Amino acid sequence: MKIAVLTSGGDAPGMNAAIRAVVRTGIAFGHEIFGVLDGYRGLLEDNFIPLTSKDVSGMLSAGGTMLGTARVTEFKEVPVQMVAIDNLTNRGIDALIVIGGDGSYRGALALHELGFQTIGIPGTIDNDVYGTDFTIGFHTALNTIVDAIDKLRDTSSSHRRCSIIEVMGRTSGDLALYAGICGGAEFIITPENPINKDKLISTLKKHNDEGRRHAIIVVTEQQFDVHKLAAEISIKSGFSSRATVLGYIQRGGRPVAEDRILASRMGSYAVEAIMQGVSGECIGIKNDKLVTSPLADIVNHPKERGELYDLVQKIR
Ligand SMILES: Nc1ncnc2c1ncn2[C@@H]1O[C@H](COP(=O)(O)OP(=O)(O)OP(=O)(O)O)[C@@H](O)[C@H]1O
Ligand SMILES: O=P(O)(O)OC[C@H]1O[C@](O)(CO)[C@@H](O)[C@@H]1O
Ligand SMILES: [Mg+2]
Repeated sequence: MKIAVLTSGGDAPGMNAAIRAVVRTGIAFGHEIFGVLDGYRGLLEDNFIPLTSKDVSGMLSAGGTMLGTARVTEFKEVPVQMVAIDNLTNRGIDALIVIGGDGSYRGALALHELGFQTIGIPGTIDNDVYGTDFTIGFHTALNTIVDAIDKLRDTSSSHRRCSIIEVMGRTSGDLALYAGICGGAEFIITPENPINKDKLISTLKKHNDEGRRHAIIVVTEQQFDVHKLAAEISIKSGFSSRATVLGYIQRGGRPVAEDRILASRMGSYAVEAIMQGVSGECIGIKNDKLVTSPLADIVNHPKERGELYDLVQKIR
């Protein structure tokens, strides 16, 4: 078979490890593997490269994505998707593996529905994909955030400050939740667990009155203007407060061991699924077992709210 692979949406550490597993497994089974450059953009511009085992050497530990990625708004339109199918079929490609998040899965589903064999691998730091316990890249971003919280705690307690750390995740609070638990945050504010601002400030005032030396607040992006929140906390709670927006630092870097293993397992499994004729499905991991689920179900469900959301209430 001729199998193509692309990465789409935000890059995530471990995407390269997944590409490597697709290439090495595919070649081991006698298939030809092609990389599509810059996500769906490469499908539209007919930008493909052949990939050999040697081409993916050193990729297990490399951050970012060697194929490039993109957000391609026009890919939502059927005539545009048809151009992609024409380019794939003109090259004699039999199947496509899409590594990306929930948005990329919608593109993959569209190609499947137009009759092209397509499957998805979850690659996003957001961990917002239904049907898988973890997405590739989540653990690396999490470790980066925890490291940042540890550092911010040092400087916060030295100055008797309240530190607000804004992390990514879009509509998913998993990065903030897991990092807040690992970093011992006093407050974790996520879309799933929003917080009343007045209550937050009155609790901080109480902590300050008790003589506590620091407070850490981890918040998912787009919940607050964190700099304004820091200014308000400084005026009303007695703590001086500063906000740190972690930004793209948390999306880069070498994948941690969990992501290398997850990506290797999923990449390899995706090739085996393709060989069995699977299409319109995506790979997931559930209780450490690889599974496949229909893309049509996955894109229509919000990610399950894990039990850590309850734990945080108990150990605060
Ligand atoms: N409804 C859709 N139909 C077809 N293609 C889509 C659709 N939604 C998104 N896509 C394609 O997938 C790309 C990536 O989607 P999106 O920007 O949501 O990122 P993602 O895959 O969810 O990853 P992340 O959230 O980690 O950045 C889009 O730029 C677009 O090309
Ligand atoms: O690179 P961009 O388009 O600014 O993407 C930012 C978004 O991508 C993500 O990092 C996921 O990749 C989200 O958490 C964030 O909202
Ligand atoms: Mg997404």
